[in-house]
Amino acid sequence: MSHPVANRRTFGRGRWSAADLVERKRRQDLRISVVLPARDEEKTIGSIVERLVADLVDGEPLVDELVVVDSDSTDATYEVAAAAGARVHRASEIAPELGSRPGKGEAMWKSLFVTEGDVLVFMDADLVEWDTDFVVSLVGPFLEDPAIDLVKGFYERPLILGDGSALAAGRVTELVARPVIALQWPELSGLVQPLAGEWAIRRSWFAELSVPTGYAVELAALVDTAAAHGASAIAQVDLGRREHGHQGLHDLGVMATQILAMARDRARADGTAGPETVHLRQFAIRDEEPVALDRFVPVDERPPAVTVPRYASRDAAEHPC
Ligand SMILES: O=c1ccn([C@@H]2O[C@H](COP(=O)(O)OP(=O)(O)O[C@H]3O[C@H](CO)[C@@H](O)[C@H](O)[C@H]3O)[C@@H](O)[C@H]2O)c(=O)[nH]1
Ligand SMILES: O=C(O)[C@H](O)COP(=O)(O)O
Repeated sequence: MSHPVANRRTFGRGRWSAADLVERKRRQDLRISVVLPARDEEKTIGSIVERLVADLVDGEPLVDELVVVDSDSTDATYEVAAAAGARVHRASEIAPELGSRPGKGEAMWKSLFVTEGDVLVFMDADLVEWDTDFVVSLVGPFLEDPAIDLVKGFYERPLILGDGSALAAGRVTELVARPVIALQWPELSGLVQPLAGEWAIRRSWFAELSVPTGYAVELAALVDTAAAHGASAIAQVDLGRREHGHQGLHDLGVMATQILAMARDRARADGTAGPETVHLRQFAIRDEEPVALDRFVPVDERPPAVTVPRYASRDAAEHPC
């Protein structure tokens, strides 16, 4: 069976060098923003920013701006990222008149209001094994093919336990994302890592999208891009190997709920959204008795930024013509 995404738009590793892309970027007059949404990542954010600055800002100048959006951190993420050389914004302080919601998607949506780049490259801020070449590979397809709107990373992703043994990683990917893709969006089934936090999108297109405030932001962007422009507007690139922090199963239940709520909303024939919060009941065993753990999971979305007057006026002012 052939998959358009896998067959026609999958790029291997090392296809582009940073120097090559800097030259193409200059010729095409494109600007690149790297955005790291970060909540309580003081342990990892410093070295990620330092390495990106060294290789792709001070080294080959592929990255025009490096922005950390601090997503309600209670640790020193803000200070560590700033000291390492990033421009840091607190999500809650960006366009404060628009209010503040919790979540990764919220931080990414808000980044539209404080960045300038024509291509936005997103990366997780909890990476422990990764390479600055991730950014090079995520940018490459845009500079090669103007028909590409979104580029998704994929990688080998082991989950190494304390005793050195390994588990199958990508638990939400395997148990929620792939099944829902198989049921509702088989045209996306060629994507190796549909939930990867390492991906890039044209600003002009991201600003047209409704953006879930939580963890459904990745899958929603894929689904909406394929629906509007076809799966061939999506490319995927091999990033090699990546290791990151891992959430516990109960927190992954929240992520799964957000993804399923997005799928439910996209399937509603009348285009309306369901309730903005889902009551998720989980259980723990305490003193040999089950104890209910009630979570109220936000599943709301931000409207396309282009419909927000502040974004529209910002856009018109900065890109006259
Ligand atoms: O409210 C939040 C929660 C997370 N993050 C940041 O988002 C990134 C990824 O979060 P994480 O909790 O590590 O996500 P994973 O469990 O690894 O989830 C994977 O799958 C998710 C669903 O597609 C993606 O959003 C993630 O990027 C991807 O790594 C990290 O930099 C976090 O600090 C925020 O900025 N705000
Ligand atoms: O991408 C996923 O499926 C979730 O982030 C969980 O990943 P993990 O099982 O590697 O922690």
